[in-house]
Formats: sequence, structure tokens, C-alpha cells
Amino acid sequence: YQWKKCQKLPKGFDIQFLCARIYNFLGPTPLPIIGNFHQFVYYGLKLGSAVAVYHHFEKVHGKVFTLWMGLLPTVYISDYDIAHETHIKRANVFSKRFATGTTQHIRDGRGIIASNGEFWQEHRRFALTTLRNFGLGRNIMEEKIMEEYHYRVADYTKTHTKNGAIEIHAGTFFDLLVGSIINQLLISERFEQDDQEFEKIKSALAESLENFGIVDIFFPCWFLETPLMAWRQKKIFKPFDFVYEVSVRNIAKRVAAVESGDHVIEDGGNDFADAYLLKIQKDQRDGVKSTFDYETMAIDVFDLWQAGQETTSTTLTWAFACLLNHPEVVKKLRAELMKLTGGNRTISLTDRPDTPYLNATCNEVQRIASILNINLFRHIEEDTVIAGQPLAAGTALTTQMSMLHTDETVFKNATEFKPERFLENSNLEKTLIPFGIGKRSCLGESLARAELYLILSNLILDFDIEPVGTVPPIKTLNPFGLLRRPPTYNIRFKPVKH
Ligand code: HEM
Repeated sequence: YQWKKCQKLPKGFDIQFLCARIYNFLGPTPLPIIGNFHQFVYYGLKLGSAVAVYHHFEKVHGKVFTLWMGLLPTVYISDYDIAHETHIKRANVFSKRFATGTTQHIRDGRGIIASNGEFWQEHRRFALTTLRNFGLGRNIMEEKIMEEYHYRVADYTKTHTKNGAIEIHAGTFFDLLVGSIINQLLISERFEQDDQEFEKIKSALAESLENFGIVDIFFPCWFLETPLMAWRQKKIFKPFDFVYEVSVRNIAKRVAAVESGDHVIEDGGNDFADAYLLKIQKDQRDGVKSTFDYETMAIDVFDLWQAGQETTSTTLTWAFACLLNHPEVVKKLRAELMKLTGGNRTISLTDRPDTPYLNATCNEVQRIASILNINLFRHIEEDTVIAGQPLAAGTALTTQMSMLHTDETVFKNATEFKPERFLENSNLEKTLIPFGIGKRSCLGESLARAELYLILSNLILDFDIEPVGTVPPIKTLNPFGLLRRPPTYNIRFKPVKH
């Protein structure tokens, strides 16, 4: 690895310079075969979370350090300017997804999250254009979100009212609401409270994501699929298999409905599935070699559903855990929203310029939630230099948002939930990157931002909130998992009489 770097040193580098920088660049000293796994486990047990372990290595080795995951060097960036320089200014080198392990199970290089090259470009562009055509970033999106919001609140009012207030499990409420929004966009279907399939999808995803860890990211997929790893497959693969099965079934149902004439696609269609079928038909008509077929359609839908459901629902569950702990924030929010609406109308996306405190609260929620303990990795295909340090081809690299968002030099008292910090320092927003950075950043950012803004604000405008039982701690349930799960709690929504 070192030899390879020496052979292709960029202009201006010499061996002495390289040696001087090597300790800083390499991070903790790795052992043969296992790399830094043992240090990761040791500090993990000592410090209690993946993010704390990363911060420990950052303190010793700087804002760019390497951990060897077995034989693979993985580089971590925890500085916004370096992240910007690499992911945006030099996007051509830093935009390839590192996708081995479980991400390739089912996908096999397809879908949007784990694909690369032309396939990724085509499918990402298609998904973005299609979602935009169906309203992403426009009024239609707001209408769809608010329709689901009103439906879900009315539904729970009917079934879960106790002493004049709705009492619910927060996670389930946001799961159903957000799951229905993305499902409406994809296949025009809403989930209902007693939907057994939805329950199964949710518990399957929760099981997978709770158990998903370093082994599943870095070990090659073929190895994870061997009988030796059967214990892991049951926990990680099986639940994903079920979610994919549902996607395949939904696509088959739509195709059958179109063929039988029960579903007619008019004017570009009503949802993502319609648009995809039109694209398949068009490519067939034009006789072009196409990567759009029923199988890739099921994988794209599987990717969008997974990426769009769990992330946003998790963030909203974090949001209300924070708000239950901070009634003073709720009071300020209510005052801002009442001043704007007089209690006579709902909050709309066009209110954004007039809701500085709400905007700051959404930012602070995303910072505290930092829903990925471990961000997705990029794959470096050529020798390069980053922050003055040589980097060999074959390295996996990531900007670790969970570290950036808890950097005490940027966000003082980082564990404290304090929306005011974004009002006191307008530069802070720039360093908040919950959706990632660069070409591979989140495809659903504008949808997710709209959901967070509209759902959070309208719930605060319409209801007083109280915990059922004790106030949930602002603490994750799985400090080492990929997705940083929020606490589980029940919440009471008491309608406000305006
Ligand atoms: C609060 C909600 C959300 C958060 C915090 C979030 C965060 C992220 C992050 C951090 C990434 C990886 C970025 C990187 O590699 O640098 C990502 C990728 C992605 N997200 Fe989201 N996301 C959210 C909601 C959504 C929604 C609603 C959708 C779908 C409509 C979506 C679809 C995707 C897709 C398809 C990718 C892969 C993009 C690619 O590889 O080109 N996300 N998201």
C-alpha cells in the first residue's frame, strides 16, 4: 500500500514529506489481517458509541484519519472545508459509492443507493425528474404531505382519543404518516393502522437496521452470503428480502392491472410506477439498449421506499423527543406560528422566510438526530491527495456527518438541544449537512425538508404535547448501528382551541 503511494507521488511530494505526514494520516497502528478492529472494539467498550470512538481517533490523529477495517483502509473526514474541497470541488474523484457487503445483496450493482457509473447516473436522473414532475419542490408536494397529515390526525383522533387527547406511540404515528407519503408518490397507496404487511415491513426494517454494523458494510457480499455467516444473514438479509418481496409484488400488481385495462396510464401517469412503466415501453419502442425493466423497477422502488421512509420518520421521532424535553422551545415555536397565522390557517412552505425560529428548530433537530452514526462510504479509484496527505487508490472514504454535527469547536455544548445557536451564528447552517455533500448527496432532500417543516410546525400549531409516562431521554437506542435510532416513547397530542 505504501509502496504504491510512493510510486505515484504527486508533484512536490518527497519521501521525507510523506514520512512526516504518515502517522497523522494513518491513524492508529493497525495489526496484520484485522487492521484496527481491536482498537475499535476496545474504545467502543470504553466510550460507549461509534461517534465517541471516531472523536477519540480525531483528537489523536486529526480531521482526516484512517482506520483499517481488516485489509481495507477507510478514511474519515470530520472537517467541513475538507469535505467541501473533496466532495464538491473534486467531485469526479470522490463520487463513486463504496458498495460491498449487504448493500449489494439484492441490488447487485443496481438501484440508486449502491450503483455507480452510467447506471447510477441514468437511474438517479430518472428518479429525480420523475419525483419533480410529481411535485417534488413544488406546491403539489405540499398538498400531498398535508393531505396525509390531515388524514392521519383525523384517523388517530377516531381511534386513539383518551380524555380529549390523542395518545399514541410516536414512532408508529410518524412511520404511518411518512410511509404513506412516500408510498403515495411511488405507487399511489396509503397504509392503514391495521395493515399487517406494513407492520411486517416496519419490524423487518427495524430489525435489519438495528443490527446493521461495520461487518455488514465492509465484508464482501459473497462472504456474507456463505453458510459461515448464516447467523448474520438471518438478522440482516432476511428482513431486507421481505421488503424487496413486497416491492416485487406491488410492481407485479401494477403491471397486471395495466395489462388487464383496470389501470390506465394517462398524461405521464400518476406516480413513480406509472412513469417507470412508460419509460420501459418507450425504450422498447425505440429499440434502445435499456437498463429499465421490471426487475430494476422493483429495486429502484425498494431503494426509494427504504431511503425515504425510515430516515424521515426517525428524524421526526427525534424531533418530538427533543421538544418533550424542552417546553420552552415549544412555547417560542407556538408564539412564532400564532403570530403568523393567527391560528386561522395551517403553516405552508411559503412561510419559510417568516419562521426563523422554526427553521432554526428544524436545523437543530437534524443536528441532534444525525441519523447516520456511520455515513455511506465513497470508493477512491485513483491515487490522490487530500488535505496535503497522499491517498492510495482502493481506499474507502467518508465525510462523517455525525462527527461534524457534534464538533465542540463548531457546536458548543453539542449534546444540548438549542435552536437559538443557529440564530446567534448564521454561519452554522453551512456546516450542517444531514443530507450528505456532493454528487451522491440525498436525492430526497427537498421532500424530506418539506415533510419535517410541515409536519413539525402544524403539529405544534394544532396540539399541546405531553409525554405519556416519563419524558424520553435524548439518547439513541443503538450507538453502534448504521442508523441512529431514537428513543421509543408514547406522546399525547391535546388539541389547541385557537
Ligand atoms: C430526514 C430525511 C433524510 C435524511 C437525513 C437523508 C440522508 C441521506 C444521506 C446522508 C445520504 C447519503 C449521502 C452521501 O453519500 O453523501 C442519502 C442518500 C440517499 N437518499 Fe436520503 N435522506 C433523507 C430522506 C430521503 C428521502 C425522503 C428520499 C427519497 C425520496 C431519500 C433518498 C435517498 C437516495 C435515493 C439516496 C442515495 C443517493 C445516491 O447514492 O445517489 N432520502 N440520504
